[in-house]
Amino acid sequence: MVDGPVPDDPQSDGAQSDGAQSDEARAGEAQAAGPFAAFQDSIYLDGLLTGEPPAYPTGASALEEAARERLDPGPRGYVLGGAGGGATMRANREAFERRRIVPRMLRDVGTRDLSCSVLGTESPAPVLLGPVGVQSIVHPEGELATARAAAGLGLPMVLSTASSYSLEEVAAASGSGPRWFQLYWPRDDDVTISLLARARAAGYTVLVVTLDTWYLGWRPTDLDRAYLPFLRHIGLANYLSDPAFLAGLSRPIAEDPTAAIVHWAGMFSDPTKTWSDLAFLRDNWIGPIVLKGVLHPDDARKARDTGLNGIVVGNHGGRQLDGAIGALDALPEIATAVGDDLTVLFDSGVRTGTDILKALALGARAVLLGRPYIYGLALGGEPGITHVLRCLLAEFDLSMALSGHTHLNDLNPKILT
Ligand SMILES: Cc1cc2nc3c(=O)[nH]c(=O)nc-3n(C[C@H](O)[C@H](O)[C@H](O)COP(=O)(O)O)c2cc1C
Ligand SMILES: O=C(O)C(=O)c1ccccc1
Repeated sequence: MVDGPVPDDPQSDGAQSDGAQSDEARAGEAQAAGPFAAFQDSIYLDGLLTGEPPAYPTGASALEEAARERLDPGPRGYVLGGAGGGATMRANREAFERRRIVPRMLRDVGTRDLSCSVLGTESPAPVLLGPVGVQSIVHPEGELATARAAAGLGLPMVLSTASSYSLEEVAAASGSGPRWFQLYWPRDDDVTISLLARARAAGYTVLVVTLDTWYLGWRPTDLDRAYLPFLRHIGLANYLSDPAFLAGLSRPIAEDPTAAIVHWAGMFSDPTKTWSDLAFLRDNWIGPIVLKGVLHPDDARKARDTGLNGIVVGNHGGRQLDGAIGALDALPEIATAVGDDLTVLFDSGVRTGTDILKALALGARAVLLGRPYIYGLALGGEPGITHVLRCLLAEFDLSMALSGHTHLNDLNPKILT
């Protein structure tokens, strides 16, 4: 599975131990309706045949609760927590819940096509696994499990610079799966150039540059525990395997591990960067560049005018600036401003299939998932992630049908109240 080809039919591969195996007839029948809805049937049928419920929860709240119970206090606070008092994290959910879908009837929704192409990357659905660093704090296989689960379903994954495994190790686990690289843009140009060259050589096709995390946000849960994975050498794999980074150390890591962390902390980020610096990335990356963490229409226009290819509208899941607006509330105006010229992606608060539908209706070309797939990773490694992804895709597919839509380009703001 690791190095195998990406299946055309997402039902033909994926979860092994989550009780979700469907026989060929069932998969074939469901394929006629849409490739993902079959997961719902397989859960019911497996329940009938084995008397067993699914191995992991199927709903967003139950999933989060199960992960909350499973994780140790440090990782639990780090993954589930937000910045400040959590106002922006709540605003992200509230912005989804405030919007409602107005379904249409009798429109032949028997066959749906959710496939799309995003910045040259083909995907069976408008869903990517967003960049989440330090994944080994929730499961020892971390980003390797994520890469396998994403590739098994043919969904693109975005690897964080702060991953627990090196970008080459994750590329090997992803095999022929589509992959993008997220950059925490270092202060040191040599390290930046080296990371970009390595990412390109390892088959990452799109660069995602995160703009909202030059400093870590004020995170009381982590501060009260003095919990920061990097201080334990977690999330440094790409740096500790980088010749340009290692060249900056005065002594070998084995002799002075603390000095390596201090060196990392000093070059991890550069808050003095401005729009004009983006030319440097353009010069050193062949391929599309996406700016992540845009909330103002003027910044979206600047991204367009600076020659970037896409943006992620989002607020880092409410982990950075507490009090920032709910991400979905920023989307409509930005999509109207630049949607024809830039690929507008969305993240922050996506928890259900209907959330995906709402974000697409308001102008996103695709969404990035964050915490939900990390909950799957925490609960069951690769099969846990596959389960979460299948649930989201099945619910999205069913929501398309039940609201009267068969193609992504049917979705527009008018289908919502
Ligand atoms: C534990 C954790 C680590 C994250 N690490 C990164 C990262 O390394 N790079 C990045 O751009 N975003 C990172 N993010 C932000 C996500 O990419 C995404 O913007 C956010 O999770 C979306 O919010 P949601 O999870 O509430 O949907 C991280 C998020 C979490 C929860
Ligand atoms: O914790 C985060 O939200 C995050 O983006 C991050 C920042 C630095 C390293 C790893 C993750």
